[in-house]
Parts: sequence; C-alpha cells; structure tokens
Amino acid sequence: MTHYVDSEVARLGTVLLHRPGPELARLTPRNNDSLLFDAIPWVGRAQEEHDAFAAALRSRGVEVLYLADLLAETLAVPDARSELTEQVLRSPRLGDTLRARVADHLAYLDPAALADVFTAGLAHEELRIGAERPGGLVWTLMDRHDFVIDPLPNLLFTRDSSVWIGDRVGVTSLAMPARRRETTLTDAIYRYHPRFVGTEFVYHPGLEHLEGGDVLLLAPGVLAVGVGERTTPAGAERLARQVFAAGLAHTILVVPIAQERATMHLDTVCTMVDVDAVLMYPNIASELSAYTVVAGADGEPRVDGPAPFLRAAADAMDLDQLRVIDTGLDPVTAEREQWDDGNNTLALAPRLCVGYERNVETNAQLERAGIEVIAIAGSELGSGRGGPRCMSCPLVREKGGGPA
Ligand SMILES: NC(=O)NCCC[C@H](N)C(=O)O
Repeated sequence: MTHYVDSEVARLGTVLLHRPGPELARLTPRNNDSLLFDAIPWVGRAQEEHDAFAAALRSRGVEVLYLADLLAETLAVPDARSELTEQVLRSPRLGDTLRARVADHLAYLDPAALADVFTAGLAHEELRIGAERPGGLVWTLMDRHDFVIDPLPNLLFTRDSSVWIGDRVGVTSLAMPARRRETTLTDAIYRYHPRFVGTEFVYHPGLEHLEGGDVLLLAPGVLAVGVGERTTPAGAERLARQVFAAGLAHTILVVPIAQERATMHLDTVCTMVDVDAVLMYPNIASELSAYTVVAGADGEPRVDGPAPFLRAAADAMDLDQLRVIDTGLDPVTAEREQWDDGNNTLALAPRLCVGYERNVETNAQLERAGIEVIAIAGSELGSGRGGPRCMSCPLVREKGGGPA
C-alpha cells in the first residue's frame, strides 16, 4: 500500500478520521476550556454529523480509515501494546501504588477496550479500588472529577497529530498539554500497524512544536507552514531541514499568524480549493506575509523575505498569481464564519470541497467562484473549533497536484 500526498487538492484517495466517541462525553463545564472545547457537545449528534461527513467522503470514492480501528489493530501487536501501556503508566501524576492498580486494570483489557481507555481516558470511579486493592495516597486525595488517565477529545482533529508529505509521515509535536498524548497513539499506529510497516518518518513528536493544521502542501515541492499559537519558528525550521534532507520539497513558506485561538492554525484562515485558488479570511488576506525558506548549497535553510504571502506563494508555485476566494461580504459575517471554520475546507479534488453548511456566505462565495461545496452539518462537531480539514488527515492523494 503506497501512501502519498504532495498537494492540498489532488483527488483524495484515503483519509484518516476519528469518529468522536466516549472521549467527548468526558467534557464538562469544569474541564472544557483546558480540553480546548468551546462548548459541551451532544455526543450522539456529533457522531451523526461525523458519520454524514464520512459518508460524503465515501460517496466520492474516498477510502475512510478510522483511528480507533487502527489503534485497536495496533494494540494487537504485543510490542505496541507494552510500549503504549508503559507510556501511560510513566505519568508522574500516578505514584507507585496507583500505577500498579492502573497496570492491573489495563492488563485485562482486550485491544479494543484498551484503545477505548487510551482515547477516552480513565475516570477516578472507573478504577476498581477496595480493601484488597488499595489506591494509595494519590487515589485517595484525587478529586472525584479528576482523571487517572486524561481523555483525548481532540483526537477528532486528526489533521494535527500527523501529516503526510510525499511518501513519508510526520508525526507532529503538539504544543498544548491537553493534546500531547495524541501523538503517542499516531506514532505507534504508523510504526506497528501492518498497513504502515516500512513507512519512513519525516518528523517526530520529540522535536520542536509543529502541528499538522499549520502545514499546507501548496503544490508538489512547495509547503506553507504557519507559525503562531501552535507551531513555533523552531518547528518550522526543523521541518524545513527534515523535508529538504529527504528531498520532499524545495521551498517552504513560513507564514506568521496571530497567536490567538481564532487563528490557532494556518488552516483556520486559509485552505486550498483548486490548484491555483485559496479560500482566505479577508480580514487578514492582504496582511499575511511569508518568509521563503530554501535549501542553501551547504544544506542550511536559507531565508528570504518577508513578502506578501500571496505573491510569495504564487512565485514558489510558478503561477502568475493565486486566485483568492474570500469568506464573506462584510467584516462581521466574515469574522463569524471564520470562527465557525468557514475557511477550513477539505478539498476532495480540484474545485470540489467539503465545508460546514452553516457558513452560508462562504459557501456561496465558493460556488460563485466555480467550486462545488459538499455542505455538512457541524453544529456539534464545531464545538471543538475545527472544520472538515482539521477533522481529516489525507494519506493518499493523486500524485502531481492534480489536473488544472
Ligand atoms: N487544524 C485545526 O485547526 N484543528 C482544530 C483543532 C481544535 C482543537 N480543539 C485545538 O484547540 O487544538
């Protein structure tokens, strides 16, 4: 099986999704901020919305892989099981007594149940503690609302924890504490699951912070990397080194974005919908700038700029210009629809994308520009502040950027 992605828009073959499950039911008004959700989603409806998203992809011939299935299959591999279990048990929060109880608990779970615990976490009351099996000081003093193993509700956003560049996978280095454990799972899947045996890596979680939502494959050989709340300049520089060393790209455009929640990743303000067209948040479209990074003769990344992003991108992509479709006619609508992930479309092919139905103006602008929009419901899915691009990690796209 060859996994290969070298653009944002070439026909999508295979995508990794995570169907939201019990980890979303862990969200409460007490923890939703630290778990990076803006509301408490209705889990059943979120699942319906997600199933409709997956069905829309399948109806266009896309193979949908689910992270939970891959994880359960990965945990059937003994080395993967022991490695992931050790990683969870290593948490310094546990203490030796509680660690032993958790180890006992996990040891009896079959791979699917263990995958559930690794994604949904383990609540205080879910651990069987009694006179025979004391929880010790840590369990006794733990707040009843605390988790023994934290849940990972943001697994929904598979875009961020891994990114395929050419035939290599980058397992990213997530910035927010609530998300860091996600990459232990994606890393194990890509190293141990039979489907991915032999896959080479272009990035690792131990490296400088880098999130997949900040990485756009503008065209074969040309990447844009947002630096802001999540990806650091050091992460962008590291990716440039790794990508150049592997011969996966010749140019990286490093794009500073505001360090705010509304613009947490580059793909919250800009996504591609055609080989020469981007959908952009108009309030910043003209302000975005880019530093152009290329490999110098000595192998060191060489930096030029800044220049206006649209100009730098068109030059790197060898285009006269990049067409811009903006997301709203007036600033208030634009701001509302950007917040609701109007800019966060997933291209299934050139001029065909998936977007949230609620972003009426944005979708109308796209249709006016000749881009077909498959509109999906996202009232519950959107409560985690992510749209169709955030919720998908492409593993296979047609090579060469797709037909113009
Ligand atoms: N690429 C993206 O913009 N992903 C959305 C991530 C949302 C998630 N709640 C987070 O704050 O990380």
